[in-house]
Amino acid sequence: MSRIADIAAALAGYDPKALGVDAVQAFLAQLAEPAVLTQAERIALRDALGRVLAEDIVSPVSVPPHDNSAMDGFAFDGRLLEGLANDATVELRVVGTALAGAAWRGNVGAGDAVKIMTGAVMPAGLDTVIPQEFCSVEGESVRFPAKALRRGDNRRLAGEDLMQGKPALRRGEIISPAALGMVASLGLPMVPVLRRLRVAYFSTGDEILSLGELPREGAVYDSNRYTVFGLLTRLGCEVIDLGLVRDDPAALESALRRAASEADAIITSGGVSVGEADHTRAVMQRLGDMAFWRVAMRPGRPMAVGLIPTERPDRGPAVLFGLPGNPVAVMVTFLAFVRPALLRMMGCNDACAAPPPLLRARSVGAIRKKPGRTEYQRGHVQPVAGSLPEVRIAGNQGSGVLSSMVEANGLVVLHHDQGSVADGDPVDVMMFDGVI
Ligand SMILES: Nc1nc2c(c(=O)[nH]1)N[C@H]1C(S)=C(S)[C@@H](COP(=O)(O)OP(=O)(O)OC[C@H]3O[C@@H](n4cnc5c(N)ncnc54)[C@H](O)[C@@H]3O)O[C@H]1N2
Ligand code: MOO
Repeated sequence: MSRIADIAAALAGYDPKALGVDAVQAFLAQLAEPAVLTQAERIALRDALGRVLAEDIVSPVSVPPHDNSAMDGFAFDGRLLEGLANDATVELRVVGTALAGAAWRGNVGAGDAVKIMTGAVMPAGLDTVIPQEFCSVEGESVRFPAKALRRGDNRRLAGEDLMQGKPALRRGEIISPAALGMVASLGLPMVPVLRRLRVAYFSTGDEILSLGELPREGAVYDSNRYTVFGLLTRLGCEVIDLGLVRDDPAALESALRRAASEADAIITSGGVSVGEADHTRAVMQRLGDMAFWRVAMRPGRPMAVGLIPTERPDRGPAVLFGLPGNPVAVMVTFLAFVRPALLRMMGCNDACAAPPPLLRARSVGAIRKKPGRTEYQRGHVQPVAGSLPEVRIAGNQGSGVLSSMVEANGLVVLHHDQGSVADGDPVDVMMFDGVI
């Protein structure tokens, strides 16, 4: 049995002519095997932004390494505060100054304080810091109201950020700006990352023009290759642009074979519906283990997925995502299906491959919708002080209309069983920020 047939057989109620979005996602989670990538490389920290961590990073040190002060002020033994009346004034003798960067090594007696700077190591035996703005200083003595603080205040404990010997980052995380800083705080200049996922893509169709070609009647410029390039680049993939492929079986076959030999995944656009002149489906079917779907969604109804074998011994089959030709359908199917599958193939762990949380926003205006399919409408979300944000449907929702995709900052997700939305009803929005 083919792999595609195996997965289909295991999926309850699988019907390629009427698949819900959830079923497609479940199918692809099986197809896109995690850890296609096993080769790790050690690279300089700065270059690791957006890459997938290949191993857990265990803290070689504690951060911060010592108890230290969170404020500029005076450090003292907080036991002094125990039993004091709320209106009591504390008076202490200042016996030295602890600066950040070097430990202060004087002796502290009962009733003594040490002037201390933010980040300076807490002198032995002292556990509390009174910020200087609460203090009055006269000569060697400092006074402050007891009610201004409690024992242990304004002291940062050694290891409160990261504890030596504990995992600081887990394998399968995408390295974010915060993670870059955290790795640096451990003193590590290099990080182990998985190699980038290689994704080849091409557009199909005789009516499509490449940039630089002269316009001709009935033809449109190839926009899909540029949106796919942008989406893959944002995801951190290595992209292989195989250009525009004519609707000719030999050209399609050679493009698919080349893509499978060079890439882990392949994305095509166009030719997956039922048009008469399209050879794309037939060639895909001949070369690979394929499924052709009609998904209960809008836009993005026709879609093909499969495995294209390669003769290279070092590589399994490439996963093929045959996306519909309409430019907005390409982006929507990418976000709903391809992106989560590629994240798994990139080696992301479950948390990191999980879909981004949906934002709840109030719809400005009614939206017509039939239950029984998932609809993704381009919307523009705006914050509203003290209330849920508002979302307005952005422009013409035709699946060829990219201008409304540019105008939008998210997709309103109208779920499978959901019906029409009334003006002011809350809806779910997949925000673009951080995703594309
Ligand atoms: N009888 C039916 N017709 C169609 C159906 C259907 O179910 N029954 N589905 C419609 C839907 S939904 C879509 S989406 C399209 C998908 O068809 P294909 O994947 O075969 O795509 P094409 O026909 O090649 O192109 C569709 C549309 O998109 C334009 N296009 C294609 N590639 C590009 C590109 N690289 N850059 C810019 N624009 C592109 C193309 O010119 C067409 O206008 O089928 C419907 N029809
Ligand atoms: O997938 Mo098609 O876009 O829905 O027009």
